[in-house]
Amino acid sequence: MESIHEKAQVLIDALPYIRTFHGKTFVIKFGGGALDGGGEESLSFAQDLVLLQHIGIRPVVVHGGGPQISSLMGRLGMAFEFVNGIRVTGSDAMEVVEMVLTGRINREIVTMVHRHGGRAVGISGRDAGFLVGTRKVHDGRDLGHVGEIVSVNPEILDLLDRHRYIPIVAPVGVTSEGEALNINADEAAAVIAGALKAEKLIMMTNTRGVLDDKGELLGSLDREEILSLIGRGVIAGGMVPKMQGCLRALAEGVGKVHVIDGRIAHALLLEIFTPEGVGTEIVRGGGE
Ligand SMILES: Nc1ncnc2c1ncn2[C@@H]1O[C@H](COP(=O)(O)OP(=O)(O)O)[C@@H](O)[C@H]1O
Ligand SMILES: CC(=O)N[C@@H](CCC(=O)OP(=O)(O)O)C(=O)O
Repeated sequence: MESIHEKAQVLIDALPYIRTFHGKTFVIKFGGGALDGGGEESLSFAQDLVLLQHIGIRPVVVHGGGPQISSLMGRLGMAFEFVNGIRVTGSDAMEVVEMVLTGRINREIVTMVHRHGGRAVGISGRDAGFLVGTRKVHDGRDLGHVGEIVSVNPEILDLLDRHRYIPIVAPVGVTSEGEALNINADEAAAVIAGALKAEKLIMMTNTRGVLDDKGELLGSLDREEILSLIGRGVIAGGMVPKMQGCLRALAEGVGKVHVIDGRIAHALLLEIFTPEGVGTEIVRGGGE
């Protein structure tokens, strides 16, 4: 953005979107890979959140922290293992997971929002019975304290929204007996977006969006195309649970899903307020 004319044009172009999205809920998942410990890009993300709230959008942030958990486990001399992108979580690992997600990353994001004049409250799924779940069993294998969400109680979010606080959610759930559960952050964001019937679910990650087999960005995808790309192995690794979350959110009534690069400054605003966007948008297939 160079001249005042260009800046004005950006604002003029954004006006119809601002009207459309007024009062709507956007669930924004900020992945651990996109969070670099408070660098410029992370700060621009916090700035964008504050701006979205100012113009009447209701942002709900769900953050990850997988790389940061692995890093601390490594420093503590603990081995870690993933099964299909899900961390096998014994009791010691659960202690580290909660320490990093709720104790560190959640605090960092709240602080970043405050540095930009916003008001944020950090919660985990353990607060106010927000995310209640059960232990997940994967292909008959016990994964320890890994959770699957059974119910979302949005009361705490309504309360925060009424007082104009941005909720920052750590993906830790709780069983009905009070045991902590480690929930994949993509899954948590998708389930929360579905429960809130959010207008948008925006996945901020560490790649430009979903890429094809030549590494080119795919601007728009529907369910059939995603299933085909997974089948051909073009979508792999951590992108598979992300896509499953995106499809689940759409099936549960979320308007549209976006996968964007959280390392790009102001990626959130560019995706929401420009017709071309910067990442991949995922839409319902024709006829649905
Ligand atoms: N087709 C694809 N397009 C983009 N990324 C892909 C694709 N297939 C696999 N990936 C991998 O998925 C990663 C994103 O998932 P993940 O690391 O779990 O992110 P996050 O921490 O944000 O949840 C990318 O960095 C990339 O290595
Ligand atoms: C069960 C499970 O795998 N939980 C994840 C939670 C964090 C997460 O999902 O973080 P990203 O979004 O940064 O990957 C984990 O332990 O790594």
